[in-house]
Amino acid sequence: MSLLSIDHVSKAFGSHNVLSDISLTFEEGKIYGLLGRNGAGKSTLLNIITDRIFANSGEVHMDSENVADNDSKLGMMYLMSEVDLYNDGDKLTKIMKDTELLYGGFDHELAESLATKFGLDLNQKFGKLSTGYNSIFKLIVALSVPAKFILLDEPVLGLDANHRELFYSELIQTFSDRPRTFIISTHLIEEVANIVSDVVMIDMGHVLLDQSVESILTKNHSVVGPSEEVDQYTNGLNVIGSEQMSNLKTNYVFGNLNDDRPIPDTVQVGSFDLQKLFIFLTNIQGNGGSY
Ligand SMILES: Nc1ncnc2c1ncn2[C@@H]1O[C@H](COP(=O)(O)OP(=O)(O)OP(=O)(O)O)[C@@H](O)[C@H]1O
Repeated sequence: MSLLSIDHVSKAFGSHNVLSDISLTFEEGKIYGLLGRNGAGKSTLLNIITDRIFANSGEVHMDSENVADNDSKLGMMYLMSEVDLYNDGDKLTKIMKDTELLYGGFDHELAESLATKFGLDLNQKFGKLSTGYNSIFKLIVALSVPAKFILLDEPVLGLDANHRELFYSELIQTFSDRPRTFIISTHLIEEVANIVSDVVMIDMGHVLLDQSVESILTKNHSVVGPSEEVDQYTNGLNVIGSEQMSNLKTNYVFGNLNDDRPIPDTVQVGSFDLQKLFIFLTNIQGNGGSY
């Protein structure tokens, strides 16, 4: 099992600190959602991991080896991003063959089957693809390379709803056929909530949250009822957000409830989703902490 570890990585552009002392570990065989608000530094982090840009300090290791300038380790990672690395004049079939040479393998059968499902003609030239099909082709390449760590930066940019659904179901299929690690940076939290096994949230240059979805969902509690009772019941708990509708209040708690405290009859406790958690945690001003 390979491990990808980000050790104390910091990055600034001029005087703008984008990443401050980030440390994370990505394990093999998991699907990570990398979440953060616009400009949080997600793309910067993915580019540093794959050695496309340099960190000001800190290192990225795969299985304890520094990946910088390390072709064998970099060959175990593939980054799909908005940036086009291919020549406009090249046919898609040629790009696939070139990728095979670079990565020492390529699942042509999978690529052809995905191309058929997405309605993509592989005999076209790369530069002729529409925005959506440009993303689709790069996704097909990402799923077909033999890399152990596949990093997808906004993978469904420009894809219509049907193609996004198709992509998510193909991602799950290929993951179950050949488990490897996916790190998916996206703003479409609701769409990936059922796919990712782990979530990393970055905010203001720091890791805000780094937990499994399973563990997160056990900590998300919505407490609804008359304002006074709700506030009384959640007093001292980690309330990360509130909503009020006339006399009915909802307090959103991230963390343990107090088992010693009886829930009043007028109060109902339920759960809430990942997107709400993201909004509340990233809205807390000056939240430099981590959960
Ligand atoms: N080459 C660069 N030169 C100067 N600033 C940069 C450069 N690349 C990124 N930045 C800045 O770094 C910050 C983080 O950018 P990044 O693209 O990593 O964020 P992101 O989380 O991927 O954002 P989004 O979700 O909006 O795509 C932004 O403020 C951006 O303007």
